Amino acid sequence: MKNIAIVGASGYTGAQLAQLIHNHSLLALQGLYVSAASLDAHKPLNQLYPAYSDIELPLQPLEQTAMDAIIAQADAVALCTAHEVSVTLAAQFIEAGLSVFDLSGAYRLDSNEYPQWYGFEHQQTQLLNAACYGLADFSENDIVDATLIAVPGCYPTASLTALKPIQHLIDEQLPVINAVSGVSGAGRKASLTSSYCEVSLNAYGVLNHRHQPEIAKYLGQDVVFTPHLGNFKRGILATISVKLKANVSVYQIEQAYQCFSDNPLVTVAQGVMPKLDDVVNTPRCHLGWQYDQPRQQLIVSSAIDNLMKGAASQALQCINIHYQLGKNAGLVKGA
Ligand SMILES: NC(=O)C1=CN([C@@H]2O[C@H](COP(=O)(O)OP(=O)(O)OC[C@H]3O[C@@H](n4cnc5c(N)ncnc54)[C@H](OP(=O)(O)O)[C@@H]3O)[C@@H](O)[C@H]2O)C=CC1
Ligand SMILES: CC(=O)N[C@@H](CCC(=O)OP(=O)(O)O)C(=O)O
Repeated sequence: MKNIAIVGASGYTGAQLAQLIHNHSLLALQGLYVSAASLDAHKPLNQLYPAYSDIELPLQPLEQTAMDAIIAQADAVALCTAHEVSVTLAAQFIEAGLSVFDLSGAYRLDSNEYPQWYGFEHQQTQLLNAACYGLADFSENDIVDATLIAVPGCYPTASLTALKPIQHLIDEQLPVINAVSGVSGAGRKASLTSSYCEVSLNAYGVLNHRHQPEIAKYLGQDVVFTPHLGNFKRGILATISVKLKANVSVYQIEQAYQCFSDNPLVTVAQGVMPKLDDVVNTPRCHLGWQYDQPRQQLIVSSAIDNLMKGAASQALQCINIHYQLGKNAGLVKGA
């Protein structure tokens, strides 16, 4: 049994991960934590989220005594916190000998990219260089060996799952990714842009969203990425237009996506575009593609739940892989 502490457990990704770990037969929750000054300190998680009615653990303020308890009792920490909070906490827990699964963007890019894309200088360059990008369906060996796993962002997960298998078939033109996210992607804290009357389908972060360099880094080529905010709670649909090299056949695309043939949580369909409702509240990714061979034009659409495959269930896959529990333990019956 591995004991996992969750920091940021009152937030959307943290609470979702708490539920997944609570239901896992080989993992236990060491504790649930919020900031030292949190308004939710000491409340049981099921008071905030009645749907998780059987999780009565309290949200503990992350004071020094809580840090000491985590270090003494936990095998690993999941950081479901803002980027700058994660930079510091990850370093402290790694220094104390724990494994860290960070759901923020704090350890995904190169250090020189942080001022431009995140607005701060990264203070943990050595740790950043040692971190592993936890794209669970593509980097299992690295996740086993690393002690700091950077769980990918939600849009990059949807985009990279669609694009990485066909990477070798892509022409020089940049893939164009248009993606729509539900409002839970912005987190639980109140803000005007995510308030009920303000949300109306619109593009944002145009030509300057931090997930563009993340996708480019882990795809190995630049992309055009435009996120949109939709007036629904959960899910991401990324529809990607890709020019393929001359003479690429339908068969080659089918062969490339065969990499998912044994993957119970990723389905690929030719000519059937995925729907959000089929993946929301699940750890699944559904891909659908269609190819116009004379124009070398591929359209691939990728649907995930941003809080599951885009955050918590992928974090759980990383934990499972790291501790060799079976990648889909707690996510797929009998896995
Ligand atoms: N939402 C999504 O779809 C996705 C989010 N992510 C990333 O995951 C991280 C968490 O996101 P999300 O769950 O949406 O965020 P939320 O805003 O919903 O939750 C943030 C959590 O962090 C806690 N917190 C804030 N400051 C501190 C601190 N100093 N120490 C300890 N805990 C703190 C908050 O509680 P309190 O303020 O009460 O202390 C809360 O529990 C972010 O980095 C986000 O970018 C990644 C993929 C998808
Ligand atoms: C709708 C919405 O606001 N989505 C978030 C993406 C959340 C995410 O994936 O988080 P990371 O910051 O950890 O990469 C955004 O665009 O910032």
